[in-house]
Amino acid sequence: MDMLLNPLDRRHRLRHDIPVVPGAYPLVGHLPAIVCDLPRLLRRAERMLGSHFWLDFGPAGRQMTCMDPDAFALLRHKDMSSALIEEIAPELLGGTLVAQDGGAHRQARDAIKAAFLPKGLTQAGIGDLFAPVIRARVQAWRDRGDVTILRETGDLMLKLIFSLMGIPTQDLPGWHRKYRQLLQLIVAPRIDLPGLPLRRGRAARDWIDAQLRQFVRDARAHAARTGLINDMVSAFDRSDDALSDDVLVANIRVLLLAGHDTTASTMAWMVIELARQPVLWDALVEEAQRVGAVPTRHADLAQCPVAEALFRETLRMHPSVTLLPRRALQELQLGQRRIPAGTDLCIPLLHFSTSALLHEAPDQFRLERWLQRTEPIRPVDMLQFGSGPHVCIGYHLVWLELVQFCIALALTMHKAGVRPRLLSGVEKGRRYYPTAHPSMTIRIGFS
Ligand code: HEM
Repeated sequence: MDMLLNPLDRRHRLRHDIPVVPGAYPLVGHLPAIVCDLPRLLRRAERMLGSHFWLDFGPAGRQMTCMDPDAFALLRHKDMSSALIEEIAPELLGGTLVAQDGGAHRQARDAIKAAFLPKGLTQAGIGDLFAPVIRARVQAWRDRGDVTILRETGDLMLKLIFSLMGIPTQDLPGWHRKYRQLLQLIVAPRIDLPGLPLRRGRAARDWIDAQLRQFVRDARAHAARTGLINDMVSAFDRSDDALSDDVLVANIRVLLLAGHDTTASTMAWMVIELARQPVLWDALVEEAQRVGAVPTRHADLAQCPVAEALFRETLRMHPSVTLLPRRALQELQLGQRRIPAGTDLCIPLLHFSTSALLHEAPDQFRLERWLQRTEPIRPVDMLQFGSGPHVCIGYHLVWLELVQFCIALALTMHKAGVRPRLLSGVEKGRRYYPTAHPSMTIRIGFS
């Protein structure tokens, strides 16, 4: 076997009549292959075993994975629960809206969702807040001549989400490092020893939470300040069954994570695609020169169709959330199979995002599929953001910040007579789980 699978586990086994993918390791199951080689693992499992199979997520147990596009509709199904998410990473996601269902979920979501809709973003002047920060960052890249792209986009996105929340931005590389360690809690074997990912992840969580508690105290002390953190604190303090500060802090922690990690990855992929496909860069520069300035309101985004197509196509080819876990509360039919109540499921967004059943020439990066479309965007066209009650809150924000970024990058670099160039290989070092991102070491030059 050439993939990161256990060569000693060759048995063909069934669970509830559905095949288990061979090659699991003790303790970590298929995680090494899921993290480093997910597209190939999914393709091989489908070829060998058909559309339904069990993947072993190590400490998170086995999840029945279904490659049939019907599985995407499960995200809207009333008998699907997100409680499994809390079991997968209790220290990271316990008590947060991501892992809740029904009324509790609605209450937590209602406290923040309006701020992320186009109206809320415009009223809070988020586009005006972001534009100078983005411009300054790409100007620094131009001056330096080359950058390690994922580190840079990670810092930039953290800075943007902090400013949206109304939190002071200090030591961004430190926050970035802590969040990376925190994410490891999703895949860490449950062995609590010094130096191992579980211990490091918990320490990172404690560090982050201590800072967030201080921000919450500051928000209470200065209730008149603006910023989402103040709105969240007031909404939580006003709620009937006053939620504890632990829940408030956990939700802020998850919002900061959701608000930077996925977008930083998408932004890095955008720059990589622009660097390796000169025609994309030329089309973007032409658009940027036509609009002449970084857009700041949602209403202005319609003037930047190339930048929007870049955002959608980059995310389609490189979705940053690849798999979503759910639990079936009732028995249900999925494709040709009956799934018993209580089954843990994995919805492979990565597979649907690049599936020939949903997209023509799915392996080709084509802006035209967005530029030439005449119908409105459907849920399946933005499946990278999930669907149903937990659909991503940040969709409009991501759209705004990525279009702003594209235009700022093109204007700045074109004015200096330079363009992005790839200085390292792209395939090695890619990761697909817990979130997907290009290699940490990819360098981009501007010359
Ligand atoms: C490219 C960027 C992004 C991608 C691909 C993405 C993807 C997703 C996906 C797939 C989900 C669904 C999770 C589930 O159903 O279990 C989700 C949920 C969520 N996202 Fe995003 N996201 C992005 C950016 C953002 C940003 C910028 C924010 C906010 C600042 C954000 C906030 C959230 C929140 C709070 C949830 C949980 C919603 C809930 O459980 O009700 N995301 N995101």
